[in-house]
Amino acid sequence: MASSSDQAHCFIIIIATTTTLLALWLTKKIFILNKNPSPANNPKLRLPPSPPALPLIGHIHHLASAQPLFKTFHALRQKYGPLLYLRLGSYPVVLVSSPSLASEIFHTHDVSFAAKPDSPLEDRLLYGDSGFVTAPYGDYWKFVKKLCVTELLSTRQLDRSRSVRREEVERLLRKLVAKSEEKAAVDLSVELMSLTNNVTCRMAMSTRCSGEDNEAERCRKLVKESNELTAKMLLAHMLGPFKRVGYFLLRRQAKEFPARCDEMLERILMEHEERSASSAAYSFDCTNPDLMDILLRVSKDPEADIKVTRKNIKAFFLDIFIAGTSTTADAMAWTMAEILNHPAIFKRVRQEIHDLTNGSGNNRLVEETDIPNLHYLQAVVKEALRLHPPVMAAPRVCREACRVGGFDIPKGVAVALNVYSITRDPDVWENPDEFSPERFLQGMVEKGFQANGFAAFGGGRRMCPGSNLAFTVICYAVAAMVQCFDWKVGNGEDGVRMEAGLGMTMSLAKPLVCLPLLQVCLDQFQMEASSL
Ligand code: HEM
Repeated sequence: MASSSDQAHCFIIIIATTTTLLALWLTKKIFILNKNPSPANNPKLRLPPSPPALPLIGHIHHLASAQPLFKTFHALRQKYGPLLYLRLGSYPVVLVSSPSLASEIFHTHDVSFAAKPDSPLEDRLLYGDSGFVTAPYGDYWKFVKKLCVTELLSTRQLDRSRSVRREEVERLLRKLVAKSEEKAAVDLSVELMSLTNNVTCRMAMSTRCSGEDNEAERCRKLVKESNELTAKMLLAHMLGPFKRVGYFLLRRQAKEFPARCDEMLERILMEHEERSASSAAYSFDCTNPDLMDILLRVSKDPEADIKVTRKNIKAFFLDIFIAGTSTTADAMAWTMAEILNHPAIFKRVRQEIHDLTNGSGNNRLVEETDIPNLHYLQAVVKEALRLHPPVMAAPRVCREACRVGGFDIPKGVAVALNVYSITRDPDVWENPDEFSPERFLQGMVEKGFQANGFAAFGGGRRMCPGSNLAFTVICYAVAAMVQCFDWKVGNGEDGVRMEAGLGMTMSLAKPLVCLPLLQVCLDQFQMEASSL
């Protein structure tokens, strides 16, 4: 056991080291960094207003709070206005919180804001900016965006992959039927994550990630861990000169997590390579290539205009997986939670489905192709996305100095689009905190869907390319769950608690646990009894 004098000795060493580090950093700031003064020191610039700042840490103390980050951003917007210049340690960030200012970023200055901030996970920790979501704006990003949109997310591809989504939604229903028969509650958050895992993996890489329950849980944890690690690394990144200390503290997690992701992706890549090799050693006549096959072909083609490395491929699929799974699952969970808390809305959604699927005494299970005719259901999903946007802040970087809202935004400054405040702006949305799907049935909203504040999928050229897929999956799965089951929430609680957890994405704070009560005979939906 350490003696008290040892402890005092340690304490003195820590204080001395910290003081030395601070002194070194200050010296560097004064004598070196002053050659590149921060935008805030340039009197010629008219920067957006700033809340009160502290020396060294700038505005970090405004973000240090026990509430979720989106609430902190929202509180800043309400107290100080829709355009704020913040200094987080040594990093300037502009917080944009109104629909009209977001429209300037997404539309007027789309190209100037088409870049993403550097990945806080640094190259050596994960795949850096080799993927899609954080790829610098340029030829590689244009190539992957085009490939992703045409080969995965176009209307034609979504039509072709419809059977995948149907199988996965029916698989979910069978699981819920089994739970209903056992009279056992189900953790819908887990099941919905498993659904989106499988849909994304099967569509993009022809593989099911969540075949077994344990694996589904592993995948869910992987995405959750990725979000948490990103949040922690971002915090470390903000420490400026001390970021290495932050990285050092996170080193074990930051080493283990990418290794596990890499192992999973390597396995899938090798399966694709083996399959291709056994068919015709990368001849270009493979009949039904998925996105991974296509990228592998490009990577092996010496004539290809764009050089695609193995690391690029793994980073791309990890990005698609992380961007597309928890976001869609969270949105579904929020939608179900709102529906369960509003019995009249639940009834109206079910009635709309019933009217469409019960023709001439013939009942059938709702299908994805019914969605365009389920207007009220669509309104419910849009309203849930508006109130609970899973991505609460879309980050961008200013590539060329420009003016937004009459203020200067210097080149290189990061911009955070405060999606939560934008989608609750009282100038655009009447009673913005109320869940009212009816507003989406009135023409007013459709008129200005983008410009007027529906920023759940971002905007401009870096807007989410998966919005159609996500919207379709959410509508389809929610419709099937409402059509087939009545639901009893959790442990006799009075409705679902609509609280969001901490973290980078907006998920329900507590798992959505409910008891499904089968309310229709699934035989009439031609689902095989043997597979129930
Ligand atoms: C409810 C579900 C989803 C939500 C709320 C959502 C939201 C977003 C947002 C806000 C952005 C940033 C946009 C911007 O900066 O303007 C984004 C980017 C992105 N999303 Fe989604 N997303 C969802 C589902 C999906 C799905 C299903 C996929 C693909 C399978 C996907 C793939 C991507 C990709 C690749 C990017 C990066 C695009 C780029 O940097 O050019 N997302 N998403």
